Amino acid sequence: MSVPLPADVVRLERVSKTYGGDQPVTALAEVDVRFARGTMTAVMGPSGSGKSTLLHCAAGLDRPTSGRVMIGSTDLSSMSEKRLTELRRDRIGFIFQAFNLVGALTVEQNILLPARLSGRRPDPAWVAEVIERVGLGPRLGHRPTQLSGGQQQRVAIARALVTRPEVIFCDEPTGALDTQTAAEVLGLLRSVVDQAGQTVIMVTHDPVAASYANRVMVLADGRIVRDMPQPGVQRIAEQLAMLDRRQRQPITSREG
Ligand SMILES: Nc1ncnc2c1ncn2[C@@H]1O[C@H](COP(=O)(O)OP(=O)(O)OP(=O)(O)O)[C@@H](O)[C@H]1O
Repeated sequence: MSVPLPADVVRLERVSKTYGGDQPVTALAEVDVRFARGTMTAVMGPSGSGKSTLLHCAAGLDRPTSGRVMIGSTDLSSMSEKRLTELRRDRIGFIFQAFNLVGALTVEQNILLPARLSGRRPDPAWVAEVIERVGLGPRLGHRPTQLSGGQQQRVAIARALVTRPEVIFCDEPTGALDTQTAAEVLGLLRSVVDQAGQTVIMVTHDPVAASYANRVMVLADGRIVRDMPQPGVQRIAEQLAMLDRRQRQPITSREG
C-alpha cells in the first residue's frame, strides 16, 4: 500500500534566523508558512526583508536559528550536512537569476548533470518530454554561451525538472531577461505547475512575474505581512507601494 503524500510540500514552523555579529540582525522572525503541492507562490518584499533567507532556509541551503523546516514529511532540522546535500540534489530543483549553467558542458549534459551526480539514470521518455516542453531539441549540442538568456534559463528549468523534484525554488528567475523573454519563461514555469503538477516557490521583485503565481506573499522585517491568493499586477504593486511608504515613515508614526 502506498503512503499518501502530504498536501504541503514545504512547511516552515516558527522559523527564525538571526545573523550574529556586533549588531545581530533578525532576518526571519517566527515565520509559519505552508506551500501546497501543485502551486506557484511568489515571495516579495522590500530589499532586506528576508526573502533570500526564507528561500535558503526552506531549501536547506541555510539553517534556521530556531524553528523547523519540513520538506514533505522530512524534518531538515536535525540532518547532517551530507544528508542535506543529498536531499537538495535528489528532491529539490533550483533556478537562479544567473542561470548557473556549466560553460564547459553542452545543453544536454547540463540538463542531465543533477541526475548523473545522484548516480541515477533518468527515464529517457521523461527526459525527452522535458526537452520538448522547454523547446530545446535543436540546441542540445550547443554550449550555454551560444544561447540567448531566455534559452539559458530554459536549460536551467529543464535541468531542475529532470529529477522530478518535489519543489523548485527560483530566485529572481527573470531578473536578467527582457520583458518578452521573461513572459515566455514565466509561461513555461506556469505550465510546469499546471501540467506537470510541480510546486514552485519564486522570489521576485517584479509584480508582473508575481502575477503568474497562485499566491503572493510579502515579507517586511522578516515577517509575512501580506498573503494574497492570485492578486493581479495592480493589487501587488499597490501593496508593495503601501509597504514602501510605511517603511519610510518614522517608526513612532506607523500604525499597527
Ligand atoms: N550573512 C549575513 N550576515 C549578516 N546579515 C545578513 C546576512 N545575510 C542577510 N543578512 C541580513 O538579513 C536581512 C535579510 O536579508 P535577505 O538577503 O534575506 O533579504 P532580501 O529580502 O532577500 O533582500 P534583497 O531583495 O535585497 O535581496 C538583511 O537585513 C540582511 O542585511
